[in-house]
Formats: sequence, C-alpha cells, structure tokens
Amino acid sequence: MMLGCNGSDGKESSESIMDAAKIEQGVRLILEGIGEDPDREGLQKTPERVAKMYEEVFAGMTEDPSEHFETLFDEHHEEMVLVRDIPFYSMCEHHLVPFFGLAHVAYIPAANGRICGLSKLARLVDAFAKRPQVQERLTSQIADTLVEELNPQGVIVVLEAEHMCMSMRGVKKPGARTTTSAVRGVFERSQATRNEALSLIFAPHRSM
Ligand SMILES: Nc1nc2c(ncn2[C@@H]2O[C@H](COP(=O)(O)OP(=O)(O)OP(=O)(O)O)[C@@H](O)[C@H]2O)c(=O)[nH]1
Ligand SMILES: [Zn+2]
Repeated sequence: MMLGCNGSDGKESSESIMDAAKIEQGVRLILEGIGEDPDREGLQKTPERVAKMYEEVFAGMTEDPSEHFETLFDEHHEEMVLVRDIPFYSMCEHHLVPFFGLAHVAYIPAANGRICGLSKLARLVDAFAKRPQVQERLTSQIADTLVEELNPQGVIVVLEAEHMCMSMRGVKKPGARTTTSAVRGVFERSQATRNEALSLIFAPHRSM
C-alpha cells in the first residue's frame, strides 16, 4: 500500500512515494534482528505504527517547498524580517534518530519586491526538516529556497540543534548543541547587517 501524504496540519499534499509495506517488512526484520518476537502481543502492530510515523516524520519527501510561496504580498518593506525560535524536528540520515532544536530565519525583501506570509518561513523549515538530513544541508536548503522564491536582498538562516545520535549513543554528550548558519546576499557582504541579524537572533529571550 502506498501511503497518502499528509502535512503536519492534516492537509493532503502531493502523491506519496512512500511504500508502507516495505517499511513494515523492514521494521519486522529489525525486531527479529535484535532478538525480539515480532508476533508477541505488544509488537504485533509496531511495524504498522512505525510506517505511519514515518509517513509523518518524512512528509517532506513528498512536499514541494515552493508551494508555500504561491501567495506573496506587495508590501515595499526593505528592512529585515526575522522569525526566530521556530521549533523543528528532523532525522539524522546517518543513524535515523532525531535531531531537533530551533531555526531562525531572516530576510530583507528586494527593492520593490514582495514579502511572504510569516508562517511560510516555518512551513519551509518543516518541508526540509521532514526528510533524512544533515544539519548543514537543511540550513542551506532553507536559505537557497528563500533566495529562489523571493529574490530578496539577503537571507540568513541559523539552526541550533541537539542530535540524539550524539546524546543517547556513540559519544554520549547530551546537551551538546550544534549551530549552523547560511548567509546569502547582503548578509554575506555586510558585516554590519549580519551582526544586526545575529544580535536579534541571539538576544536574550523575553516575554512580549
Ligand atoms: N556534519 C554532520 N554530521 C552529523 C550530523 N548528524 C550526525 N552526524 C555525524 O555523522 C557521523 C557519522 O560517523 P560514522 O563514523 O560514520 O558513524 P558512527 O561510527 O556511528 O560515529 P559516532 O557517532 O562517532 O559513533 C558522526 O560523527 C555523527 O556525529 C549532521 O547533521 N551533520
Ligand atoms: Zn546521527
């Protein structure tokens, strides 16, 4: 059975390439591989549950991120727009365990350009996060898509994340955080503009 692909808000999106039967077979094999009995009562539905979970956590596999930029607004605002502290969950492509944290996305619209809905910046983060990923690629993909879709004067994306593959296994360093950034356009050329964005991104959190 091919899984339908729902966005996180339940909206139907493009046709899925996911094959639930394959995922279920794989999970059954893993359970057998670790010495479990996949037919014992508690595990009988586990392959099916995991297939459904993958449909959700890998929903970005079937999502075209550009679809979030179909509606743009003619607002001549040539100053920085920043949405910070966007929570995200992704999956490390090396170990298939989560990495998660906060994304901060800022851009300066083009002169006489257009702006996007603020929620679309968070939807863009999710579209790329919900795939097997490395944090560096996730960061660049968000920045490059904004450049393509808005042709802005500049984009800066900063991601801070904890990787479960570094926390619960392997080197076992819970709490270690990885910060990645991608800067494009004026944020790359102008240290002052970049510093302005970074000071807003890393300003101490306060209630509004
Ligand atoms: N650059 C980068 N590395 C990542 C990311 N997520 C996980 N890794 C790393 O991927 C590497 C995989 O290294 P390998 O030596 O092939 O695998 P491993 O033996 O499981 O490595 P350890 O995690 O050190 O036990 C590890 O160093 C992980 O920390 C990521 O988003 N970006
Ligand atoms: Zn990993």
